[in-house]
Amino acid sequence: MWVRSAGPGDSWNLLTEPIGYLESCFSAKIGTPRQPSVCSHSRACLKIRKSIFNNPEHSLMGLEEFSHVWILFVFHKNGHLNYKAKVQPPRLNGAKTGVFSTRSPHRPNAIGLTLAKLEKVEGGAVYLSGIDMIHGTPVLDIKPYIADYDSPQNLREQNDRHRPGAAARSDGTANSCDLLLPSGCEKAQPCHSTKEKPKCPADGTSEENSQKSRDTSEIQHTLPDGRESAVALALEPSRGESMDTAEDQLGPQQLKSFLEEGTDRPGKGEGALVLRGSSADTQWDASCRARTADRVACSVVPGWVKEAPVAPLQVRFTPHAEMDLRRFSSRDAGQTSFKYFHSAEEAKGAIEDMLSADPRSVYRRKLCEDRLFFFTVDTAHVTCWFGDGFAEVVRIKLASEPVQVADPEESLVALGT
Ligand SMILES: C[S@@+](CC[C@H](N)C(=O)[O-])C[C@H]1O[C@@H](n2cnc3c(N)ncnc32)[C@H](O)[C@@H]1O
Repeated sequence: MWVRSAGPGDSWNLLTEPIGYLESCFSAKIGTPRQPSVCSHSRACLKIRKSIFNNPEHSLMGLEEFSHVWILFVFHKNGHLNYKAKVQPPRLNGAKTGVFSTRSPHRPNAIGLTLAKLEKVEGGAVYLSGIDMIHGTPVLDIKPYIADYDSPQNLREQNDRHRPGAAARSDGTANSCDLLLPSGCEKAQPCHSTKEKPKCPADGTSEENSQKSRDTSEIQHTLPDGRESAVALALEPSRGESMDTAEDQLGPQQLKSFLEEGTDRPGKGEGALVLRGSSADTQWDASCRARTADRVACSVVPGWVKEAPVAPLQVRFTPHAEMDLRRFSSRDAGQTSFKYFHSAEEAKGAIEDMLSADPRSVYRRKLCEDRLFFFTVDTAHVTCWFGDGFAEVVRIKLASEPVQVADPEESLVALGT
């Protein structure tokens, strides 16, 4: 795949090659969760291609030490390649915002980013859950999730050290320390401004770098002409980075303990949380701290990200649908006929999770309220309809083959027809 990128007076192309194609429990875009957090039972498997690494299992060595991974992928089923500067995310319920302030699949480079739970690594395959990608999605990369690098909350202490007299922001945007305070708690001073670039530790080790060099030469050796420079270009920025982080001295297990200790350290990151407007030395009220401990994340987000356009829907199943589900699990002498779900209960729970989050587009929600809604998950083809504050599942059939819906609106069928 060619990814276009252009800078001022400069234009270059980067040739990428998927490291694998996702085997996912979702066969079509419709009904697939919008974010991985929606459905923790959604499962997938990624097998690293031998054309990328002769011994795929080598590339996954050590990954099993991590609980979560970032998956970078291509929205290959976007259907059209045009994209717009402003889009209408479902949570804005029809209002527009800039594409880069959203997670819309329709963007200049159709790259997706998902934080998935790592279930296990087996040979050259990675088993994931909590995913929002469809079957066949080309995956470009896997990276371990490291809270100390990837979560603003974990950068707070370090950041505050560099900004001892950090003042409240005057640009009107809300810092989540302010935004997420429960009522009754005083406003805390912002922990940091996102406009100030956090000082991050170098993200790699010398060993990692030399591994990268080895991998690069491996790729350069095996790939066709023209690919070599593109791959080298991709790795260029990490060469020669200074490697003075704690990980230099730690193995994977020790690194994990190190990160866990860092997260649990008493008092970590509390330095900036002093009351505004009260005596200078007043400490952050202990009860407020307890109530906000798991909610204070020092990042800035617009309010609409937190506010769903509709309350979670109540999900119910008609007696017919319940019977369908029972038939599913009693198929083949008591064996469940699901491929990804472990039981009918899990499938039911997943369907509830998906529908409770209202998977309909704004268009459907507003203009096609009375239409049946279909989606396929695992081997189940689910038919449901939506009413005021609820979704009702009316049929669950065995999907004979993965459903490919070219245009979601094409699958609309008037209720009762
Ligand atoms: C809103 S995107 C978010 C994906 C990712 N978490 C992100 O933020 O980049 C998720 C939606 O993309 C769609 N989708 C998933 N895989 C896709 C693919 N391979 N091609 C096109 N659309 C896809 C599904 O409809 C899913 O609900």
